Amino acid sequence: MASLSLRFTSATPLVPRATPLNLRTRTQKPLSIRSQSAPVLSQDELKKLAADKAVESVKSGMVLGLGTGSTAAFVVDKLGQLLSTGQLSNIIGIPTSKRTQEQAASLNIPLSTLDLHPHIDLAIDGADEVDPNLDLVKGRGGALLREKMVEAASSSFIVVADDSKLVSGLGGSGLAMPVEVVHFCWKYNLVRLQGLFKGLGCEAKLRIAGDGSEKPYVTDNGNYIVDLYFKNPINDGFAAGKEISAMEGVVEHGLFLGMATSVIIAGKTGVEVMTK
Ligand SMILES: O=C(CO)[C@H](O)[C@H](O)COP(=O)(O)O
Repeated sequence: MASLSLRFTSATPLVPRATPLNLRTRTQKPLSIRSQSAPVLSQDELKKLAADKAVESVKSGMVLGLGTGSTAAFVVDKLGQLLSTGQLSNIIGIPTSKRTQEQAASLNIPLSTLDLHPHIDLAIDGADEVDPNLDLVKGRGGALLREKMVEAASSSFIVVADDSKLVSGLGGSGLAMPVEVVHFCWKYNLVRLQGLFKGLGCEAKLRIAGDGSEKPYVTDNGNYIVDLYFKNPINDGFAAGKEISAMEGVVEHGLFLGMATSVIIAGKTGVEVMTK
């Protein structure tokens, strides 16, 4: 687990006792996996552990925000499984992307929209970066706009991630902080975004589709994404977010500030629940 000064809380065991990975609550000390000769878990197994723990908060009858990405996909899988075995009923999912919509539909999860269900009980989603204040960078999966709309409409928002996502300051992972922009004169905005964060050694790049072509990546909303790469972390996320949003042609940015209710992190030493 990264050596950040975080506050962890957890009231209940996080996974069944038989699970080889030892669990940590606020008062329990984790045992070393090595000393138990337990297998080292893969990143996907860690994501699944975090996802399964988050789904414990889901109750029948809830309206749920369904996140996007590889970790959120484990959440959707688990929901589908619980529905199919009758352990959950009457949930309604509000998907944050076409991908998630397709996955949820394939698992027979009833779906709706924010228009029809403007009040969501609980959203569960992954993140690209999590800082000690539970502020996030999201959107490397390209779904930041719908994610932000759905998660802002949720009474609770649980983030699920493996411990590679922990950072001491947002932008500090050296990976992309996405900004969704209209495609009209995207270069103009790319240059302006890079200029805005010149002091942080920011490099801005248009996201490419990644399908072998050099075509731009197009979001579910028909927009482009400018990815910002920082040499130094962002000091004041709120100020940064405000300045980005003030730019004409910017649709949304990947800073999710003050939105997460809790973050479930799975790492080599256990699963931890971070709350403010
Ligand atoms: O914001 C997102 C998609 O827009 C994802 O939640 C984020 O990129 C994390 O993805 P993963 O769980 O695959 O690491």
